[in-house]
Amino acid sequence: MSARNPCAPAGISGYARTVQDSIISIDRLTVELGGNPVLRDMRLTVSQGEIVAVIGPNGCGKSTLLRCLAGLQPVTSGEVLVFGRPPADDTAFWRRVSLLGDDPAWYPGLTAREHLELMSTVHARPRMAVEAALEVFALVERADAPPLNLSTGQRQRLCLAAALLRPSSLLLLDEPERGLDVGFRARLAGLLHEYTAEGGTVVLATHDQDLASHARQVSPSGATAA
Ligand SMILES: Nc1ncnc2c1ncn2[C@@H]1O[C@H](COP(=O)(O)OP(=O)(O)OP(=O)(O)O)[C@@H](O)[C@H]1O
Repeated sequence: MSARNPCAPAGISGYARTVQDSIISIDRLTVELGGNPVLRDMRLTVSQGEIVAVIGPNGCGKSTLLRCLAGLQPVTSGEVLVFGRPPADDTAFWRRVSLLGDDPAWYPGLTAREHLELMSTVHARPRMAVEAALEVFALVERADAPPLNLSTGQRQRLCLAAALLRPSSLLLLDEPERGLDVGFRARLAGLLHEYTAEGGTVVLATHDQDLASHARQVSPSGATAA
């Protein structure tokens, strides 16, 4: 799906047009951690409706890139724009962006269902009803258990359910396949396609080749993925 803006002013430069029409625009991004360059001069543009898989070996900078997109990682140099602006840790940004990181937090004493009910209550238009989410993410039988009493894969499915239940325009997923069995990994690809069919955009870091095969694949170390 193209996000070309028919209202773009005539004569706008190529780069400015790319930035304007993109959900994500990264230009010459460099990030140093502990004095070492993790990302170097990276460029990437992502259009509305795309699924982009960030792939590569352990330590190549996939999570770092996701954190830059979420505004959680200061950049050393270069530019990161999400929805045309640098990511900002504010309500306006997080109302459009749903992040599945590698360090979920839980509310003590709340069950899996109650975590989803909380998510559903605070967002005006959840993408799915809580009971439907429990079905889709195969959590019905464990709905009354607290997250810490779930298996690793069940906990990951709860994280995914929460990330996909709330309304958003951009989904950032760091290794969503973590702990999932083969059957659910295959279903996950379908859920991501449903999300983009509704107009959303997905960037995921993954080691799962099947999942990546559904996406445009980019590497943090590869120069240009635009
Ligand atoms: N706080 C830090 N200080 C210094 N170096 C760091 C820090 N955090 C991460 N790194 C290094 O930055 C590099 C990129 O890490 P990152 O987590 O982005 O890799 P990744 O591609 O997501 O890896 P994996 O596939 O193992 O999840 C690694 O070499 C890591 O050791």
